[in-house]
Amino acid sequence: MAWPCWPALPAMERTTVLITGCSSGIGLGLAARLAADSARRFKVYATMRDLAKGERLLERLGGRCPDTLELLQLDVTDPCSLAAAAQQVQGQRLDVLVCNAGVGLMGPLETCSDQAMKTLFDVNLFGAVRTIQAFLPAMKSRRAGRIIVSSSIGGVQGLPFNAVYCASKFAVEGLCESLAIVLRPFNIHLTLVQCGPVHTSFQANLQRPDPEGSEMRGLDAETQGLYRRYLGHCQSIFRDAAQEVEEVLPVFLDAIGSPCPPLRCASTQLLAPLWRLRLSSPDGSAYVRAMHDFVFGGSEAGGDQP
Ligand SMILES: NC(=O)C1=CN([C@@H]2O[C@H](COP(=O)(O)OP(=O)(O)OC[C@H]3O[C@@H](n4cnc5c(N)ncnc54)[C@H](OP(=O)(O)O)[C@@H]3O)[C@@H](O)[C@H]2O)C=CC1
Ligand SMILES: CC1=C(/C=C/C(C)=C/C=C/C(C)=C/C=O)C(C)(C)CCC1
Repeated sequence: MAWPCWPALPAMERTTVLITGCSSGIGLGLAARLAADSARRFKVYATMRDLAKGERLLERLGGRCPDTLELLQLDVTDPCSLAAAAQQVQGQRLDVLVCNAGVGLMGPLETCSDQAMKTLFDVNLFGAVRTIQAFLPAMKSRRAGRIIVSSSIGGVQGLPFNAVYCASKFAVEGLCESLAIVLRPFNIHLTLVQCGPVHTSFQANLQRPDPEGSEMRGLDAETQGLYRRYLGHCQSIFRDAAQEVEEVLPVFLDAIGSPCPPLRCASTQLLAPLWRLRLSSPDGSAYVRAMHDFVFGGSEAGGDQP
C-alpha cells in the first residue's frame, strides 16, 4: 500500500508507535509488520505484560530489526508498570499509541462471576483509560499524536452470550467518542478499529463455561439450549468466516498512515446487514428480533428446538 507521509514529522524521523498486548494475535502481527517495514519508517515499542512471551515476536522477525523494535513490559491493569513504560518512552516522543490489549468473556449472564467481570473491565475499559492517561499529556503538549483502540463489532452491536464483553467494548466506544471531541484542537486523532472474528489466541484465552459443565448447574434448560446453539454458530463462523490477522492489519495501518483517519473503521462486513438494520431502526427492537431469529431460528420459546 502507498503510505502518505506523517505531516507533522520531519521527513527523516521515524514514527514511534507503542502497542499494548503484543504477545500474540493482532498486537504481535502489527508490531511485526511495522518493525519489519522495508523503509524503516517506524520505531515500535511492542509491549506485553509478560516479557517471556516476547520470543514469538522476535522469532517472527528473525532477529532482523533490533533498531526498529523495542520490547517493553506493560500490564494495563498495573499503574506502576504503565508509569515505568511511559517514562522509558517519553524521552523519545510518541507519535502513535495503539491500545490493543483485551480479553474476552462469554456465556449466559448468570454464569459470569464477579471476579471475571471485574477483570474484563479492568483490562478492556480501565486498561485503555489508564494507557491513554499515561501518554496523553505528552501528546497534548506536542499538539500531535494518534491513538488507535482495538474495539470490536461487539462494541457497536450486542451479541448473544457476550453481554459483559460487549458492555466493555461499548464503554470503550463511548470513552473514545467523547475523548475525540476534546482532542480535536490538540491535533490528536483517535480511531476505533472494529474487528469481527479473527484467528488469534482470543478464543482460546476467552473465559467461557463448558455447556456441559458445573457452571451450568441451576441455569434454566432453555438458556442452556440457546447457549449450545450459539456455540455451534460460533464454531462454524470461526471455521468459515473468521479473518486472519494479516487481513485486519491494513485497517490499523490506514489509521496510522492516513492524514485524517476516521473515528471508526471496521475490518469486516460480516455483520453489516444487521448493523444497518440497527442504525435504521433506532428503537432497537428490529435489531433484537432479527439477531434472535438469525441465531436461534425465530423460536420465541423452547430455545433448543430446531
Ligand atoms: N480475535 C478476535 O476475534 C477479536 C479481537 N478483538 C480485540 O482485539 C484485541 C486483540 O485481541 P487478539 O489479538 O484477538 O487476542 P489475543 O488473545 O491474541 O491478544 C490479546 C493480547 O492482550 C494481552 N493482554 C491481556 N491482558 C493484558 C493486560 N492486563 N495487560 C497487557 N496486555 C494484556 C494478551 O497478553 P497475554 O498473552 O499476557 O495474555 C495478548 O497479548 C483485543 O482488544 C480484542 O478484544 C476484537 C474483535 C475480534
Ligand atoms: C457473524 C454472525 C454471528 C457471529 C458472530 C461472532 C462469532 C462474532 C465474534 C466476535 C468476536 C470474537 C469479537 C471480539 O471482539 C452470529 C451472532 C452467530 C449470528 C449473526 C452473524
